[in-house]
Amino acid sequence: MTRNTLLEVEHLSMKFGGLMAINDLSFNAYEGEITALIGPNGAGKTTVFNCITGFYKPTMGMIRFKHSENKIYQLEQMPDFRITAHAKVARTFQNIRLFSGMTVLENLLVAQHNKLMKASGFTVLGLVGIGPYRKEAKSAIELARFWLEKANLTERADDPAGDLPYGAQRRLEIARAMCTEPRLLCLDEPAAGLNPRESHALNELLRAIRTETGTSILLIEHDMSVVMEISDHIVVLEYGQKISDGDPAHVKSDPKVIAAYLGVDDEEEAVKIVGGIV
Ligand SMILES: Nc1ncnc2c1ncn2[C@@H]1O[C@H](COP(=O)(O)OP(=O)(O)OP(=O)(O)O)[C@@H](O)[C@H]1O
Repeated sequence: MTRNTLLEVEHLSMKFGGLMAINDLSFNAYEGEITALIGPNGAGKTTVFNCITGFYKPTMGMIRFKHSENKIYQLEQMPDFRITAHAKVARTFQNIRLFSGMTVLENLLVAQHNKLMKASGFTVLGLVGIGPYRKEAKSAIELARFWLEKANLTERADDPAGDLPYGAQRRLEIARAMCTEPRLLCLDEPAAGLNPRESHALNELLRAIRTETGTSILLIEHDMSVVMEISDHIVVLEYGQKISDGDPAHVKSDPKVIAAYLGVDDEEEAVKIVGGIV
């Protein structure tokens, strides 16, 4: 099966003073796939996300995002709000950033604010008329309902987001990002702090996103049970450089990855240790 490249990161480097957080990194993410970015603490994963989503301007390198062969965005040259609005890249953060005083449903509708304002023609008359705004408002509610159901939050729709259990808040954040109808969804440690049941519900939601919308996902995650279970493709970083790239089976048995995770310099030694454990 041919894979269409969605994201091409080429020779990306990011320097903070004397620290090379990302060092000549190249990798691809493909349409409709879940790509995981993994690596030990401080490997540079969040910095890569920040470069892709325009929070940082990379020191060097290119980030190409292809909607089609004719429509390619150079993300490293775009401000963050354009990356969200035009290139359609959405993200969540390591710490939850919901509107906690608003209800679950309101959080999902607020995410569609841009689309609704555009339909109003940015006028009060547009809001009260029977034109495109009403149609968009209806479709916004339908989309919110769809993601409420996929995130298993329909029963909590009218509760303040801040009252939800932690795992449900994580799912709501993802549902909210999906209401912006992204081409690429970047998730920074979505399974952090979840119990096994919540982790399972998260996996289900991510699978539903892939199968039902075809949205591609770029995932930073430390929980290997989540990574190995749902990823199509894994890129491993250590000290800002790529040390492995392939499917879960390849990455899992790569001596360089095992050595990086065990903090052992000698790759043969690392493989022996893992062999002794499993
Ligand atoms: N704004 C910044 N200023 C200075 N140094 C930074 C900045 N952001 C990140 N770093 C440094 O860059 C390196 C990579 O950090 P980054 O947060 O990208 O790693 P990570 O792989 O996401 O780590 P973790 O898994 O712990 O979240 C670290 O040494 C970090 O201290």
